Amino acid sequence: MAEDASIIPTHTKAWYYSEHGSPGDVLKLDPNWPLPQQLNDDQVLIKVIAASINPVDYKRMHGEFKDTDPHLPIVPGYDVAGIVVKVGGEVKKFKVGDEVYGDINEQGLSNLKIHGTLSEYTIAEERLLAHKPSNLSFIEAASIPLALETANEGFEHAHFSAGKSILVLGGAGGVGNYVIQLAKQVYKASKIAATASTGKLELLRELGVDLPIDYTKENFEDLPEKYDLVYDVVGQGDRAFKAVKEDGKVVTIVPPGHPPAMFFVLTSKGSILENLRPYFESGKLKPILDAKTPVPFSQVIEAISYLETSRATGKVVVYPI
Ligand SMILES: NC(=O)C1=CN([C@@H]2O[C@H](COP(=O)(O)OP(=O)(O)OC[C@H]3O[C@@H](n4cnc5c(N)ncnc54)[C@H](OP(=O)(O)O)[C@@H]3O)[C@@H](O)[C@H]2O)C=CC1
Ligand SMILES: CC[C@H]1OC(C)=C(O)C1=O
Repeated sequence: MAEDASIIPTHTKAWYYSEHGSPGDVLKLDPNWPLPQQLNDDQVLIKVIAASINPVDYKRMHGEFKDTDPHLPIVPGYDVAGIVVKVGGEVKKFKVGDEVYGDINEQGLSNLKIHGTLSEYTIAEERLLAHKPSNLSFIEAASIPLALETANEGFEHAHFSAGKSILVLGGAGGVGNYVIQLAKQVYKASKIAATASTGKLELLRELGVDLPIDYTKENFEDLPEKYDLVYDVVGQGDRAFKAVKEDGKVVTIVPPGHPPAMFFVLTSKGSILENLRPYFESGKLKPILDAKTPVPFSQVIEAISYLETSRATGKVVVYPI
């Protein structure tokens, strides 16, 4: 049986969509959305304090992954930072009152939860969550999980090692900025190059990029330097092979991927957040938030529509909920 130390509401405020389309057409706010009342033994119920949005939210809303999606209606949202209000009977890591964060969908595109994080409450397995670092706000913490865990997983797939060079295609976004930060602070790359538009080149330098490339003025593949790893987060896996060393690798996170580039969909793990906690606590890794962050709960449609422009710098976070 779950330990229940507080009265849990039967209904909650939540954004949902019951048909596919653009956020402005299909996303609705329900003040009385039914909240699942049963927790599995390994799950916790979280009072959502902040939730960040990701491109997968608008892609699924448009039906891009409808073949693998759960049946509609769906409450969107993967990333959460909040407070534990109920724990399942087998939960060991967390107790009521703990401040936690994580990506609530273990597989990025399969076995997805119907009830996401754009709600006052959400549910996740304890293995997907970590204790929120005390030096990060809930807004900052909510911005981290999916983007950081994706960025990190690409280095694992590439078997990246210290002293190798990397070119990041798309360095200024949610995932790209962490690819740069991880390359610099964790994986100790010998040289980091990254692409962005003119106004974002200084951010790339601040994050640790040695060679910022303005893609509005030059093509990365026309430059002489080649790299041990080209990490594509914008969907240029085909062009990437012109910039990789003969024995180098290309990793991409944008479908369909271009073999032999390695395409992957992230697996959410609280252990990644725990392992990287010291980097956040020391300031070596830092959440990059778009200027529009925080966006109030009432403006989720505007927030997702903005993210859909693919111009966000860092992460867009919804707060307060
Ligand atoms: N496979 C997986 O597991 C995952 C896949 N993804 C996918 O990865 C992609 C990136 O996700 P995310 O980082 O959250 O997206 P964002 O919306 O945060 O990316 C926005 C950024 O992309 C940059 N950008 C857009 N076009 C280009 C370009 N041609 N060259 C360089 N930079 C560009 C923009 O910079 P500027 O304004 O300078 O162009 C902007 O700062 C999405 O398609 C997403 O669906 C994300 C997470 C997991
Ligand atoms: C988290 C889902 C991720 O997987 C694919 C293929 C994307 O485009 C995503 O955003």
